[in-house]
Amino acid sequence: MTTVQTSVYEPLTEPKAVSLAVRLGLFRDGAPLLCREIGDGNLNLVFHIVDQETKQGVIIKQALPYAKVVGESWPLTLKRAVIESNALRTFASYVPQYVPKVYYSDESLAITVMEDLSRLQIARKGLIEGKTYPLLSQHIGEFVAKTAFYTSDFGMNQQEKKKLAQSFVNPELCKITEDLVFTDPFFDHETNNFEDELRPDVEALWRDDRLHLEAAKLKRKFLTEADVLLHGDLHTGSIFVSADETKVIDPEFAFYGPIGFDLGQFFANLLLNALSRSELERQPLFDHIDRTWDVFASVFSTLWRTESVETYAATPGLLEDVLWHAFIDAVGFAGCEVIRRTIGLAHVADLDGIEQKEVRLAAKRHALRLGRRLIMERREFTGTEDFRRLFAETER
Ligand SMILES: Nc1ncnc2c1ncn2[C@@H]1O[C@H](COP(=O)(O)OP(=O)(O)O)[C@@H](O)[C@H]1O
Ligand SMILES: CSC[C@H]1O[C@H](OP(=O)(O)O)[C@H](O)[C@@H]1O
Repeated sequence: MTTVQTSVYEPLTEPKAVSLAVRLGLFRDGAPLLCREIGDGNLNLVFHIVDQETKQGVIIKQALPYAKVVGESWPLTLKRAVIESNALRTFASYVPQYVPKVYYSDESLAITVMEDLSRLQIARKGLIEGKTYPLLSQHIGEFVAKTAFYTSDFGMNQQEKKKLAQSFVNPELCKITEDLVFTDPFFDHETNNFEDELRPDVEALWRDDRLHLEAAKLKRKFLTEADVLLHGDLHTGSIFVSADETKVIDPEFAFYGPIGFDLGQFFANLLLNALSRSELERQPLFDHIDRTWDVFASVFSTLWRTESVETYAATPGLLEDVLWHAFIDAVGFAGCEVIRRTIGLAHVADLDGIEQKEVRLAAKRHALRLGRRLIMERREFTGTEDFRRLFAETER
């Protein structure tokens, strides 16, 4: 992987980001450059630099030595920038159509310079506005299938896979997910954040020993199954989209983990959007879940049958077993994500943006019931239509 080390770390400002872009020769001499810091995520700075004449732009993303959402009291490794640029490059070797181009990265400065995707819209924002994006699920299904297969022991040399997995060991970012997704929301932890009115519902989760056992099994999978290279945080805020294009960004949580995790995060964030919509407007979200799974299963199966490097791939029943576990794990992971986005540290605008308090609280109570049953009943799922059934059964 070609990441260079040039300078001593310092957080960029808008003028410094411009100077860096000029120094890197990203723009023609004398170009009138405009720079804005546009980061709206929880962790990093994102500088958008545009040549005002040609309208061509680049993005410089820089990690801060702490989590931006909390502040300097939560130190966080700068190495996540290297993970992010390397993950984007690795994904680009399999699915270049679904990730931004990386132009340059610098480990010391913790920066990734990449393609400006401002022509597209962040999927979460568009979905909140009621847009549907007909190709979103086809593209994400293919993205997950190809990146999962080609980074697995079935799609690449098994010795090379171990080396690749080593280069994506990402303990600090994984710890965030272990805590914020799999642990804190299930206990009375200081990171949790929810409206007082939800306390009885939340305390019921904290007392639920059966739920704790199932959440623990899912967390154990996340901790121990180094199966495929994951994006690691594949929510709808990590996806740029339009009617015909899809680009996955922000893989700083990338690591080798269980195959169902990215699918589960994506399903959950579609469900979180469905929870914010009236009944009549939910169908496109469920259709996206169906199509994501169908495309994933079909592309993954074709690659398995035609390109596998593992002798046992042809063993009758093995592919079906892999797909089945990927699916029920994804259902359980989705349940954890729905719960943590409702009562944990990092919320989503889909639910928090519901203006009427009673409607918002009803949607959040629905989310907690849905999330719990996704976790508890994942093994009874026979297909993606069960998401619709469970969503309806948990409405009241
Ligand atoms: N390649 C890009 N092109 C245009 N805008 C981008 C690009 N990458 C990030 N952004 C903008 O910056 C925001 C935060 O980026 P993100 O990678 O999600 O940061 P964080 O890691 O802090 O969550 C995105 O929501 C988007 O608005
Ligand atoms: C303190 S990190 C919280 C939360 O933020 C990350 O998302 P993003 O980088 O897209 O803003 C990730 O989901 C973490 O769990």
